[in-house]
Amino acid sequence: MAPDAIANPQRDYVFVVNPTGANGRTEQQWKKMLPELKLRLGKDCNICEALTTGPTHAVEIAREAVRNGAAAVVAVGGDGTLHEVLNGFFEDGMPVQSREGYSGPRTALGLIPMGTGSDLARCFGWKSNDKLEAIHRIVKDRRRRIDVGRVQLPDDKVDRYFLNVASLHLSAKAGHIASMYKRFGNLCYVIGALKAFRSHENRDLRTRLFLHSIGGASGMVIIR
Ligand SMILES: Nc1ncnc2c1ncn2[C@@H]1O[C@H](COP(=O)(O)OP(=O)(O)OP(=O)(O)O)[C@@H](O)[C@H]1O
Repeated sequence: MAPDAIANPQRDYVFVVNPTGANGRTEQQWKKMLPELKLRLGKDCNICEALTTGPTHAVEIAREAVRNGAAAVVAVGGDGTLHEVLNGFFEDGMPVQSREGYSGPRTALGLIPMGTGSDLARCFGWKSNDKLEAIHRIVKDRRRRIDVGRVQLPDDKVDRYFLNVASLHLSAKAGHIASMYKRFGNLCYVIGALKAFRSHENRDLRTRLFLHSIGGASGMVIIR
């Protein structure tokens, strides 16, 4: 995508596609659904397709699209891609603003779940990988407000934003290990959990939740 070439930002729908998601199935599925999407949405909107080239690229694409006043930035992939797109909506602890001269509605964050786990889609009760259902949702343009969590880590200068879940220690380790076994599909989460358990020791964790502090010897902390 060439963000500067965006001519009519109010109607730009930017689809951020992770071609490597779900072991490469995301790219295949995206290609299959694109003609139908163009047919249903293309009359009224500009469909801008942006394929990611590696980790964190989705953050940059989403940030530029929000600055350009896109109507929506839609993550096409799994929870990792969604996470990066969400983080593109923020910079230096603040929501990214669209460039001067555009006063239309704020950019919406959308999702076409095509990942291995797709946890947020499950939270909403959406069927993962149902192309027609996903197109229907996007075309209807049904928007809703949703809470966004912010994580500040002492050693990390950049805040991290999350939607469905943030977890510390055991579950985070299990997720990290699972990411190395995505080639096994959903089995990667079983492998991640078993390997994480094997090397697990409680740690003294201190988590500040809003204005409250929780702490002590912990196996894991999950905020949902
Ligand atoms: N072109 C790319 N090459 C390699 N890695 C990429 C590329 N684009 C994005 N990524 C990374 O791939 C990670 C995982 O992608 P994604 O979440 O879409 O799929 P998944 O892991 O199969 O699904 P889930 O997260 O729902 O289990 C992202 O966090 C992102 O950093």
